Amino acid sequence: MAAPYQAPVSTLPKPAVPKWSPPAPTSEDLDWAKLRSIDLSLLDSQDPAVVSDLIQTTKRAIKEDGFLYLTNYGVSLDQVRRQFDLAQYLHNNISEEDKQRLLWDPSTGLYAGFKRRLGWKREAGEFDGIEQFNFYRDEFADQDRLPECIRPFMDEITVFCEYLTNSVNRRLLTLLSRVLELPDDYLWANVQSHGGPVGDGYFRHALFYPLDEQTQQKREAVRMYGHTDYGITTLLFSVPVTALQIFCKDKKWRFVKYNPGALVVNLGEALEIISGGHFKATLHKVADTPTDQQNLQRLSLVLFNASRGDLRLRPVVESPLLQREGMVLEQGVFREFKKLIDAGAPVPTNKEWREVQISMRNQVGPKERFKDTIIVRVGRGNEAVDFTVHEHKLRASSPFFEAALSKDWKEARERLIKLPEDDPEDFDMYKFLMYGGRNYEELMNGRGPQHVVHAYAFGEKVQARSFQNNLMKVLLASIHRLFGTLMEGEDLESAIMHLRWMVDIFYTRLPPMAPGRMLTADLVIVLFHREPTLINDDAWTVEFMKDVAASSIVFGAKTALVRLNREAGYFVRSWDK
Ligand SMILES: O=C(O)CCC(=O)C(=O)O
Ligand SMILES: [Fe+2]
Repeated sequence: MAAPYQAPVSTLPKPAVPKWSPPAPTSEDLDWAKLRSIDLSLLDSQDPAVVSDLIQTTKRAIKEDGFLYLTNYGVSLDQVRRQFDLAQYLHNNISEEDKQRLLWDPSTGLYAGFKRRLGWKREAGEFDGIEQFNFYRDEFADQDRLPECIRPFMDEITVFCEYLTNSVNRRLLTLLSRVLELPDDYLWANVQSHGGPVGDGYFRHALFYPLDEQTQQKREAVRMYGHTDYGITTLLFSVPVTALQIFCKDKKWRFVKYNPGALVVNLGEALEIISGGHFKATLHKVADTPTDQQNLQRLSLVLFNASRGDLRLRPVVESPLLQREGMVLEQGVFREFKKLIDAGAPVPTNKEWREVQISMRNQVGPKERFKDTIIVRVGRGNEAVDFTVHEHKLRASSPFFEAALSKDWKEARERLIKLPEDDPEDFDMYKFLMYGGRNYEELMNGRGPQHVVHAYAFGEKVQARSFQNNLMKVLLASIHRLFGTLMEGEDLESAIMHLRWMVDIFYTRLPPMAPGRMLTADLVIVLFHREPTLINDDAWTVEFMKDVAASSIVFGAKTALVRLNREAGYFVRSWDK
């Protein structure tokens, strides 16, 4: 049997906290969502039929509604109400100074701290009448990050959140793991983030103030726009002020009815994706309250459970359910996600997934969130390969792409850049380095130095200096290794090969005086110094020999060697860190 929640026994005196008095529920006859109720205590039942029934009901609820009521989860109505007392106390007593000091900054990818009634950014936006205080791991760990008024009560809030995470959510994840026919602890051990009372998730004290008529009209009856939560599970305490609406299967918005003491649970996008679309992250919003509740404040307590940040979102193909039934493409989030990933979009980590949503565009679907991506089609006809990359990264990587994506170009409108003359291998390296790849083996991926030379010339075309510099370091490193063994036998042959590739490609594809050409000339001077007979080789072009002559007049072989060693030595140390 799961142990029930027990509030800690405080030894220190605490200020008296006025009771939160639950407003009267609406008496209006509204279009209610018919949500299933899951009695969590039944998970402990000795009767296998009861447990199996529970799992079947859960399965239906999460497949069809994505929302459910959770009852008998181990916290009594009085214990829940005490937390509402504390949330009300926080909102009534937080000082102006603390509101300023603890003002949130969603551009960091976290909602931590205090939200004013002025929109979803740190900077003041439109009035929305919603205040919140959001407790993340760091708020629990450091008193300075908390409003002074709530500090004496953190023992209770902490133990409460620990119970919600480690007992309620863990049992809920057991149920969900069983639906996926995976071991009981699968989601808890592999997907749930750990550490502190809320892992990477957060606990929210939200207060919705009533809106004046003018704001109400402006917001067209919506307090919080339709969205899906990005995490794994969201635990909302059912509140008497009706406002939460969910988008039902028949495409109608319906209200969630007050169910005293119950948790309203919904699943987030991470779980929809992990479950291959078997679980549903349901669209929901906070709408205006019914007329008989219009002047009421709506206090709402929520625990958002987050997945481990380092995981990359992908369906758990280990699940027998997925193996048997395949993926479900009915669910919008997963469908869009799959489409984008199949098209080659980079798979985000869970941390990126949630931070992008919080910092860039609040409350938008995955399509919108991926909007920054663009396709680069490299090569011709059957040989062409499509690469999906982030527009802002591509723009920042080169003035060529920056221009191609500037406002009125066709490329920018179609979100497709065609490079028929170029080689997909080159762009593959380009993309790897553009995303900060620094592993030599991965970059080379079975390729030889001639590919690096070739890609360097591609860098010239798109004017990507940083790309070229990185490739030159790679070339120098491999030449350095060969020179290091004093160029005897095979190594000498190999060094000569490298330089021939560089000369061949750079003297056909780079313009006169390009740094790549000059560096090649330097390298060849060193080579000639070791092996003077090579000077008479007919294969060197006149144009190239002119640069060699110019370079050797200025620097001489010795200086060229010193420069080369310095450059290459630097590279060898800095790579692969
Ligand atoms: O307050 C509520 O009932 C819902 C809030 C919500 O959907 C959210 O913050 O994600
Ligand atoms: Fe939500």
